[in-house]
Amino acid sequence: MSSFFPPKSLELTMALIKPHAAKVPPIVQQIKNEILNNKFFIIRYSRRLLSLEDAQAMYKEHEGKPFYDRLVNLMTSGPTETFILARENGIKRWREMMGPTRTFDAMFHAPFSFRSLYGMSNTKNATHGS
Ligand SMILES: Nc1ncnc2c1ncn2[C@@H]1O[C@H](COP(=O)(O)OP(=O)(O)OP(=O)(O)O)[C@@H](O)[C@H]1O
Repeated sequence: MSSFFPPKSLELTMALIKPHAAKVPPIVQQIKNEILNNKFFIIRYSRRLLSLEDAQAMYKEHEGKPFYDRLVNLMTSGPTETFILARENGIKRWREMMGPTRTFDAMFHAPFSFRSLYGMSNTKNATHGS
């Protein structure tokens, strides 16, 4: 009977597929499958193009770093797939599913993570979480 009710301490997290991965339908489908396989509730979903202001606000903490302009350009280069997800320990689980920030670290330390499988560089690392 208890399985009909959601767990008590759901955490919300924003999960985003970055434009270079969002333009490849099999990657999007695979990530959506993993979201469901990992028992996340999808609270909101949208496919949308971020404005320059959205991207700058999202990565404000990195302003001035060498990769900042490249990152903002990437994030505004095409539509993103954005999910608001809920799950017990959802923030930690989504970060585990993404893998380490740097694609080559991800390949080495978390070979089945999204960033290992779909990352193309340290900036084009497939997914974001917050
Ligand atoms: N050394 C780097 N070189 C190039 N791009 C980088 C580098 N470090 C971070 N980035 C880019 O900036 C984003 C934000 O970096 P942050 O350190 O906040 O990592 P994160 O929390 O794992 O990533 P995100 O905020 O996208 O979920 C990374 O996802 C990546 O696209």
